[in-house]
Amino acid sequence: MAADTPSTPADAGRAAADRLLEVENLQTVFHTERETIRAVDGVSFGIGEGETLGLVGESGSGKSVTARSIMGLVDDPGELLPGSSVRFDGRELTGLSEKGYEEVRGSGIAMVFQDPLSTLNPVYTVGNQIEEALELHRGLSGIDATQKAIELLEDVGIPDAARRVSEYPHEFSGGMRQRAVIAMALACDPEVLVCDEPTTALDVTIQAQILELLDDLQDEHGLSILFITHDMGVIAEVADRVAVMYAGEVVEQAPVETLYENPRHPYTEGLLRSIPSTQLGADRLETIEGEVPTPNEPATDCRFAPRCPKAFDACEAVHPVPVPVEVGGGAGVDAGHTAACLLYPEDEPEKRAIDRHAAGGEGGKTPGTAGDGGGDRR
Ligand SMILES: Nc1ncnc2c1ncn2[C@@H]1O[C@H](COP(=O)(O)OP(=O)(O)OP(=O)(O)O)[C@@H](O)[C@H]1O
Ligand code: NI
Repeated sequence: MAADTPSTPADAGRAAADRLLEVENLQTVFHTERETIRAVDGVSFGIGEGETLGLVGESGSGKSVTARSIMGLVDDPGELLPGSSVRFDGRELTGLSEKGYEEVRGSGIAMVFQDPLSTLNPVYTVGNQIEEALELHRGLSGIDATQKAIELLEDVGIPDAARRVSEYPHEFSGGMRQRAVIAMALACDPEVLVCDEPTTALDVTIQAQILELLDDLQDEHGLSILFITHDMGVIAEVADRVAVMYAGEVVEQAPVETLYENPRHPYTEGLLRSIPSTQLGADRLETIEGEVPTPNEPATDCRFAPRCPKAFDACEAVHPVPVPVEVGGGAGVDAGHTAACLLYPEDEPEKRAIDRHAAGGEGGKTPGTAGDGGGDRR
């Protein structure tokens, strides 16, 4: 870890940051021949130390692009629009050079993808690959690196690690491969782990084991985790707080118990009804009809309105932004609970609530978005 952290005013910013990872007004677009796809459109959330934020939403809602944007992995034809901010430990990451991002990925934020085979190289042993990461990020080599690689494999629950360290990825089962990938991620001793559907490709039993492993590792290392999935059942298992994404936006955010007991956004309500779970007493899987739209213009309406059972006229004319579900942020169970829906704040007169959304959340919005986006109500 070649630390060349400047001990300049940046440290002041660090003290001010109450969240280890802070994403603010993130906008990531892809320029195609015909249009500009607004894959992530004004997303904000924060993750505290040792906390797990679950990011959930249907396919195409922008979860993976959010993750890649944080990691500095958005390539041409994609870009982050001005006004986007990702701060890690008080330090702004957007605009970093590739070298700067490599450093962050090497020591601060590591990522685990859905398919372990996309991370593991088939022609090298699992040990070689972990050792390479150890050499790159911790300056270990030779027997020290091998020893540490074995330790890491043990940490992630691979039995007989001393022998398996010299096996190839194809000799590992799917679950073991994902464990090995997690070991690789840990090789750089990260503070934040970004997991993009890390268990989706695994069968249910193995999935549960990996979730348990992540939980243990979090306790041991004090890791902060961004956990991405489209599975509300998995979110309930892993998350402390949840952000629900729809068509590039976060439409609801709340502590996990609150979200399940008291979902407020009609989209979240729909998602929860679609959990194929006996505990909810549902014997039939209910899904939300229709599909997630692919946004290619700044929103002037509610993107969920066409599928929303509660939509009313204003939903087509005003773009809802995240607001507290109750004025003043709510107390008790509703603290820290926001929804981007014209029905909220719930205890505010409808007209006032709608004006609040039209005004971009009434000062709650970040500078840099002021120009367009909100207004233009009919
Ligand atoms: N390289 C790219 N070029 C153009 N469009 C892209 C690119 N990558 C992603 N997109 C678009 O961005 C949108 C969001 O994609 P993203 O992969 O983030 O969705 P997701 O929520 O992760 O879905 P899933 O659950 O299927 O993984 C989609 O409409 C997708 O087509
Ligand atoms: Ni994805």
